Amino acid sequence: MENNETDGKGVKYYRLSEVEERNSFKSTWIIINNKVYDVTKFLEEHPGGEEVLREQAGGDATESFEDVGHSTDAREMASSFLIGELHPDDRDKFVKPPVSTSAQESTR
Ligand code: HEM
Repeated sequence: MENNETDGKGVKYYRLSEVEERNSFKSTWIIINNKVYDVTKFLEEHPGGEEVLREQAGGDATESFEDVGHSTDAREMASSFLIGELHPDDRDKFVKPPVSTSAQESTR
């Protein structure tokens, strides 16, 4: 809101390696849709529990985040923990190309 997160300016980019280091309770960062969130202070308040966040710490939590079907409220809440974005060069590492080939694992 007062933070211009997608303006193209004022966006801080983090390398994947930097994010990966923030995987402790001292500092917990997660990636959702190529955005980097510092949820350190949120751990205890997360309605879904701190453990699930810890499990994703330092890595990409997009899938788990979406799987839960977080509310609009939750998404707005997330934006208050936004600290930057994943460096464009590191995004490919997460983008899973839509290979809808043979029967992959069925959704369960
Ligand atoms: C910044 C990131 C996140 C925020 C702000 C957030 C916020 C919330 C909020 C507000 C709820 C309550 C239900 C709702 O409003 O949808 C919730 C529930 C939940 N969250 Fe998150 N969440 C985040 C990330 C995650 C991640 C990465 C996971 C999984 C690894 C996760 C797992 C869950 C689960 C399992 C629940 C359901 C708890 C229940 O219904 O008992 N959340 N979250």
